[in-house]
Amino acid sequence: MIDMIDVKHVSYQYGEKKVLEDVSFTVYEGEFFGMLGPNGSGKTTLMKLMSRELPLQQGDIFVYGQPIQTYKPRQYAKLVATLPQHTDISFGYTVKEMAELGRYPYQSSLLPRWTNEDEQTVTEAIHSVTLTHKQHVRLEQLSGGERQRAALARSLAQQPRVLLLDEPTNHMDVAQQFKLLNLLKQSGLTVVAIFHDINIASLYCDRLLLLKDGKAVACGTPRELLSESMIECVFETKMKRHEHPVLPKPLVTFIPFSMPHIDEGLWHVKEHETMLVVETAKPFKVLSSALVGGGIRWATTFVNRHVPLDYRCDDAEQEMIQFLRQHGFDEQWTVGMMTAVDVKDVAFSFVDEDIRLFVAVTAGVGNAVDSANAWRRTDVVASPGTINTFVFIDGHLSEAAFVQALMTATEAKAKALCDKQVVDPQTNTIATGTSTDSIAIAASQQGTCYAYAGTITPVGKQLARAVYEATQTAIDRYRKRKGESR
Ligand SMILES: Nc1ncnc2c1ncn2[C@@H]1O[C@H](COP(=O)(O)OP(=O)(O)OP(=O)(O)O)[C@@H](O)[C@H]1O
Repeated sequence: MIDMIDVKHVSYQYGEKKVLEDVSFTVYEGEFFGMLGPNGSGKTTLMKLMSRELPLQQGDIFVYGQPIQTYKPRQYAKLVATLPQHTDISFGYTVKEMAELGRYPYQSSLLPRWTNEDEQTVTEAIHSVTLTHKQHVRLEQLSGGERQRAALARSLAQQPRVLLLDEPTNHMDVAQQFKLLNLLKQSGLTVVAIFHDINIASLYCDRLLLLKDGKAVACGTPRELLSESMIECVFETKMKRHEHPVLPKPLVTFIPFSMPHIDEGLWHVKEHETMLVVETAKPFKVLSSALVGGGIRWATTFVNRHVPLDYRCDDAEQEMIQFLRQHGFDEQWTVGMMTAVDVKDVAFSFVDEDIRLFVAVTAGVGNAVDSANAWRRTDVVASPGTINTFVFIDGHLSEAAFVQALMTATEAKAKALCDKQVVDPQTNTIATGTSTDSIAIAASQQGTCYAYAGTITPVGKQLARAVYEATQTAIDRYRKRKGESR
């Protein structure tokens, strides 16, 4: 890795006011380097020192190993271009004329000559910021975002090795932001950019510098830096770190307020002829395999809908969403499952001690499966879900606890099937579930924090017992209705 910019022990003050204190870091060639920090932390001042807009007072800055103050102005302009926070809009100029200013370092002061290369570079710069169609429009007739892009065209026309950008996506709509950042990312240039949006910085930057009160708090990759403690310390706001759902990038979500705590009447069960509905007084965080709302979401309505045994649908999810809408449920806040079982045979289990939880299970075991021998089975058509397990916990579950609760509940269900001697009809061995079971673990995310929910933990023990008992009762009811003896 080649050092492009070396900032060494830089301090700066405006009059008596110290705004940068002993800041050191290195930017490598080709890197997309982000600077983050609260308002007034010194980001712009640091950038102005790097661009030579402000003279160095203390410390050194090197570009390609050479102290920046030793470069001649034209020489430096060919190396480093700047896009300031507030573009000094040259009113009266068109977009093209603005971009042409970027060719200034390439013009001989004695004999200025506009070459084909100058023309082509300007055309390409305007094209890359998608302003070709407006190249003859005057800057004052452009929107804020378009002006910002016109200013960037000037910087690109400068053909620098380093681009210094102060909040480059200011005023831009989402699509333009990503277009611009993708362009910069693919340009191969060394980019140093100030960001206010931590998630955009995480998505695009190879490394980040965190500034607070004029000091460099940390420098590293987004994965290294975006820890909850670090961001909370720098920005003094509570936050949660999580993963981007598609890209291997960390994201942060701020938690500016908390939801009101509810003690009584947290969940209400409504038994209808064809569905079981549980409504919660506040949104619960849910991890589920449900047909509607599967994965992780917040929900206030939990529906277990009875469908006939021969139910078949090309798009069961859409059909279920239509069903939910017809019954006045908002699918955005609903976890919806289907079952071929008569929902009147639902079994509940409550725990209301130190730990408050509630389990609802519908169980039919017609298509019971022994998971250890499932590979021997030849059936491929999924019939509607049979054992549907809903677990509601009044407590705050960590993500690990959600997964452990899922494991605990599944183990308890399997044990219930074992003790009830439920047999896989195809393999004649004891079944562990059915071929289309579903489960939802829902937590109020208030009150007691449960870091874990395995069978060694108090919450896991109660949860396992509740699921085991409810599953057994649900199997008994199913068998009774079917007239089975066991
Ligand atoms: N020309 C100036 N004269 C005096 N003080 C200044 C001047 N420019 C900036 N400051 C002060 O220096 C401190 C750092 O400002 P700077 O603009 O570098 O911070 P920043 O991190 O870029 O802030 P922001 O996120 O709000 O853009 C602030 O307290 C600011 O008020």
